[in-house]
Amino acid sequence: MNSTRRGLLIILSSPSGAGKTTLARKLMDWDETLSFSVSATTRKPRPGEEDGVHYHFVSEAAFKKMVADGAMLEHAHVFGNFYGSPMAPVKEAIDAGRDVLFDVDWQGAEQIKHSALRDHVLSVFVLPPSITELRRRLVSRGQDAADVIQKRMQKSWDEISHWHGYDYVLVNDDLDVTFEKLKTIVIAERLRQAQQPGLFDFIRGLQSEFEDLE
Ligand SMILES: Nc1nc2c(ncn2[C@@H]2O[C@H](COP(=O)(O)OP(=O)(O)O)[C@@H](O)[C@H]2O)c(=O)[nH]1
Ligand SMILES: Nc1ncnc2c1ncn2[C@@H]1O[C@H](COP(=O)(O)OP(=O)(O)O)[C@@H](O)[C@H]1O
Repeated sequence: MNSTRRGLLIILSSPSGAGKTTLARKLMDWDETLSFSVSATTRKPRPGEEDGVHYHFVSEAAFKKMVADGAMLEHAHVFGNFYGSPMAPVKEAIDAGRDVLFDVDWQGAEQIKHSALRDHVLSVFVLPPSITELRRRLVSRGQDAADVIQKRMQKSWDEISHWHGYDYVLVNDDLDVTFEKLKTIVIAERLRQAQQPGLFDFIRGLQSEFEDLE
């Protein structure tokens, strides 16, 4: 068993508006050791979104170059824009034992689950309590024009139809309740045998203590 812990790749996916960004931000506030995978995107920034913090806002040419250079762990075309997760910061974080949080669509989740890092993936799908509420949240977020909201609503079933490929599924009705469940999932995953460095050494210590008793 390896004595240093390799970080988890924690994936959150959902149809647009179900609440994954909100949950991701709460998770980052809860655990400052978590590292957020800042995606590159060709989408325009929304008010309040900072380059390098929420996304790396890049041109299509720059995005395609990153893909051609093999610098992306995964990438996809979503709602008419390109999105991708740069590999280098992810590798750096997990090699240092830090868990990395991803906000990616189902295509990104699939690619990560089939990558060389697949043994370290924890995937969580977030559902809205209803499609009516999904629309209400997209409208009340107040970030997208009516035609963009329409496009996202139309694509929501595509995203939802991939729910079964995830380790966990959460219905995000009450935000606080959902967040508690998400924290519970992360805490439990970190307690898996494979996530506990030094467990073998600890048990060997118990064994020699036990043998000394005889
Ligand atoms: N595959 C992939 N999807 C991403 C990435 N970053 C964001 N997305 C997904 O792209 C979709 C649109 O994201 P965004 O424009 O921020 O809208 P929002 O989900 O409505 O807040 C969502 O499903 C995100 O999870 C990425 O790096 N890779
Ligand atoms: N459980 C919830 N109950 C009510 N509103 C929510 C809940 N979760 C998120 N929201 C709100 O819904 C909107 C969409 O959430 P957001 O996190 O941006 O979704 P996503 O990242 O999945 O597109 C935001 O205005 C957010 O504050």
